[in-house]
Amino acid sequence: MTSNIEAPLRRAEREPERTVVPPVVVVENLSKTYASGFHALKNIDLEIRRGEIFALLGPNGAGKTTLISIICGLVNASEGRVLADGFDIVSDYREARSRIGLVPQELTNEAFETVWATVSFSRGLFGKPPDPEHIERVLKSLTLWDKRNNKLITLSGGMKRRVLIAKALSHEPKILFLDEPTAGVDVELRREMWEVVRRLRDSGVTIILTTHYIEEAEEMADRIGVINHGEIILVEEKRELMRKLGSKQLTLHLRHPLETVPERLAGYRLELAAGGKELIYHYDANLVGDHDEGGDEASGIAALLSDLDAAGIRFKDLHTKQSSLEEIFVSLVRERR
Ligand SMILES: Nc1ncnc2c1ncn2[C@@H]1O[C@H](COP(=O)(O)OP(=O)(O)OP(=O)(O)O)[C@@H](O)[C@H]1O
Repeated sequence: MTSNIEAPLRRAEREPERTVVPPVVVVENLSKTYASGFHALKNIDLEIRRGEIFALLGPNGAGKTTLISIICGLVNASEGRVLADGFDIVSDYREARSRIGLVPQELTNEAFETVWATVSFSRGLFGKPPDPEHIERVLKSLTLWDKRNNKLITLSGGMKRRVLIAKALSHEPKILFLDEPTAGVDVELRREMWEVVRRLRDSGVTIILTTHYIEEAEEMADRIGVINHGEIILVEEKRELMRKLGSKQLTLHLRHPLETVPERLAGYRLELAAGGKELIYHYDANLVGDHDEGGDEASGIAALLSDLDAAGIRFKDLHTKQSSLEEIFVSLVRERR
């Protein structure tokens, strides 16, 4: 016989309690009004999960730098509070700040110092005792070890950027902010930086980056936050965002150009392009899963193709395209203008 007391115990045994990991950064009701009276941030609420790569996207002047600067203790908030790894950035400033590394956008290195001296000095600024082994690990992980005795002035742009990251990691922060990490760098260097950032995330550091390159967020981020006019308008898993807001399009390259879309096809979302040589069909990306065998039925493609055939419209070629994060972002920001 099973007693009433045993039942819940059994359940507890079967389902070990899941440990809820608290967010590594908590931003609550944060606002900033600059002395000029400009309201740069409006009631921001945001939580950053431990170990994620979070990309903060927004047009110029949206408030990205203001938000990061407040979390890093460089600018004072007008209202609200921020916890970094559980420490209030105002009342527990030292503890909070020691958890955070900031890689600024500008290269402000001391040109005639060596890599080793620059990075070691940064650690000292946080009141941490010297730890040559840690500095060695950081330099090796960023492939700067061979350059440790070089003066910064002799390094390439990519190496200088890596020195900035090494400086930000010198005091062993858990949270790393990267402000536009690949602004103005070439494609090869951008890929190299992405690799570096991924390795850092894999080593347990939470990464928050701002970027103007949507491709960068698409490539790197686990979650995306969009900020516009000082307000967070959306926070979402990247995959979910692309699935929810993405649309698909099918382009048919016609054998004979059309002047107008025939009346009998009026029920489809069609448009003509390339002087009538292309017929573009828009459909909902949600209707078609990656491995959805009935996808062309759900999307209406099968019916469209048969109606095109009946209308005597022939095509040479066709291709499909999913809307990019960039298109999603532009339409989101435009909607809120
Ligand atoms: N010290 C300041 N005094 C007054 N206004 C400021 C100050 N700093 C920034 N602002 C204004 O606050 C707004 C947000 O600026 P912020 O630098 O945070 O934007 P951002 O999203 O980082 O832009 P960008 O992508 O161009 O770097 C802008 O309109 C800016 O002009």
